[in-house]
Amino acid sequence: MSSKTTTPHLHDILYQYFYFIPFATLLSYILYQRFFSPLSSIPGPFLASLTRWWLVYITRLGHYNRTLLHLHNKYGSLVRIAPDEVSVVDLDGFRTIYGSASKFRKSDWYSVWQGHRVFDVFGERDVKKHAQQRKLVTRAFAMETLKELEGYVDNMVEVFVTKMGEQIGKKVDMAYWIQLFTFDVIGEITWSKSFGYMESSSDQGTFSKIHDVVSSGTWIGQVPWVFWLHDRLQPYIGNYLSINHRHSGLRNFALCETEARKDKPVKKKDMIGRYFDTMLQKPDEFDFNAVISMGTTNINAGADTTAVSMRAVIYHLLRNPEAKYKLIEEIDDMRRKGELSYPVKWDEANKMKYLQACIYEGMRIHPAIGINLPRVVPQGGVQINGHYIPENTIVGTSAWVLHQNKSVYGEDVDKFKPEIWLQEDTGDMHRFFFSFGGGSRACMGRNISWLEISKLIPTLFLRFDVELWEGKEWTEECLFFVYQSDFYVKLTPRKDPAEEA
Ligand code: HEM
Repeated sequence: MSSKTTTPHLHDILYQYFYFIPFATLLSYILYQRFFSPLSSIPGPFLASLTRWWLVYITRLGHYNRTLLHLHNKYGSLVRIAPDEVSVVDLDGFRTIYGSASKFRKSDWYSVWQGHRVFDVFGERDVKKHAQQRKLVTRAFAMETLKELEGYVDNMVEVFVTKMGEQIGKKVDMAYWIQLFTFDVIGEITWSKSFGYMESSSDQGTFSKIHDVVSSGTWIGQVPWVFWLHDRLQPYIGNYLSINHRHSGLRNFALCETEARKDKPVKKKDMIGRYFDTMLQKPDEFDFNAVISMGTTNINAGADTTAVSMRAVIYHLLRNPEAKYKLIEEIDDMRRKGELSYPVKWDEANKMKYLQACIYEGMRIHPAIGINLPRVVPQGGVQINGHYIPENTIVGTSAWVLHQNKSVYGEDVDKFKPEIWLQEDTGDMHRFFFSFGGGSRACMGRNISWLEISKLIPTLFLRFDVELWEGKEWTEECLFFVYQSDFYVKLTPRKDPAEEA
């Protein structure tokens, strides 16, 4: 008997390798990420440790904030949310990342917002350039500027109250009206010209466009190379990303209004006037494009954030009648004593301890930004909670998780309890209050938004009795901002307590 040996053909060998090589590569990659990567000891979802697309998926679902909260409850203070990204709510780790002397720069997530803009205080990732830019515009956000902006806010508060007065007894879409208000305020304080949204009771289609831009930019920022690849190919393939509309519409408004002021300079105390002053003093560092960039930044950074925060305070007051009546008591008491004007003044609002506590608490329980604010670990890496995290890893914290820390904010952290802000020692609560970000990248417009919120809320409760429409809960959607909708109220006019005195 003869045994027949077969020599394998070349194509059979290639065929076998065709399957084997990708399989072996994938297996090695998985083994590396799970067992050998420096981040392998940090717990987190299996898929997250293998691909950033898990994070993209979570971001797109619209409840990133809640998912992150759930993950930290499950895994602890460090969670691996991508092969090269760690979510941190460890208190020391948080201070290392966002402390004032921090060397952790912003990650490339921000590059999709900056695009090709040269001057961009929010998006700039280079630490030195950012410091120079921020210094140039600091004066426009200073406390003494704020005093001069108050009159502009008053104009808008009055329009808001008038518009509310027209809707007595009706189902009022409070989420929408607050957004109309905050956009109009930004128009006023920046160009001395509101967008006219409240007057026309309409945003003229702006909000849904911004919603699409924010939705698109938030997930594309998780894989910024997609944005830059698309940017290169755009001349050939056209535009498929809504994020590219971020500079249209409102930027055109900013451009027209700013150009009009450039051509016919008028001395005004609004923010664009201050940016022009800087342009005249330092034309080499701060040109006309920088003025426009700051105008649009005011809108992009200051309108929705303030709306989300203001809604949070009002909504939680309405869901917690005890707190609402305490606030009304504070308002009425001051009004009877002649210590409260209409509209309420900034100085007066600052003396209202319970109001201030309510604002902090509303923003603690519902921070405007839901996702981690991503930073890059600097050279040499960092040690956080016993784990070594190498340089170039992305790390970040979300206020949504940090504000749920019981050692800082006490038990029942998920409840609205303004009283915690009236305790004697609130040092740590303020230290870890992250709604406005932190360190050298902390919000520049914090005082402006605080001014708006501090004035509108007591004025609203002074004029109207506000109730949730049929006691319904709102709907929440986390993009970059945690937007709220289905927030309806019923308004009843109130007798002015000053008349009873
Ligand atoms: C309640 C309202 C507001 C909230 C919750 C808020 C929140 C924040 C947060 C969390 C950051 C840091 C973002 C990051 O690190 O990625 C930030 C930055 C910034 N905000 Fe605000 N903001 C508010 C209102 C405003 C207003 C009204 C303006 C302007 C008129 C403004 C202008 C800015 C600017 C320019 C930055 C960039 C600062 C920098 O990177 O140096 N914000 N804001």
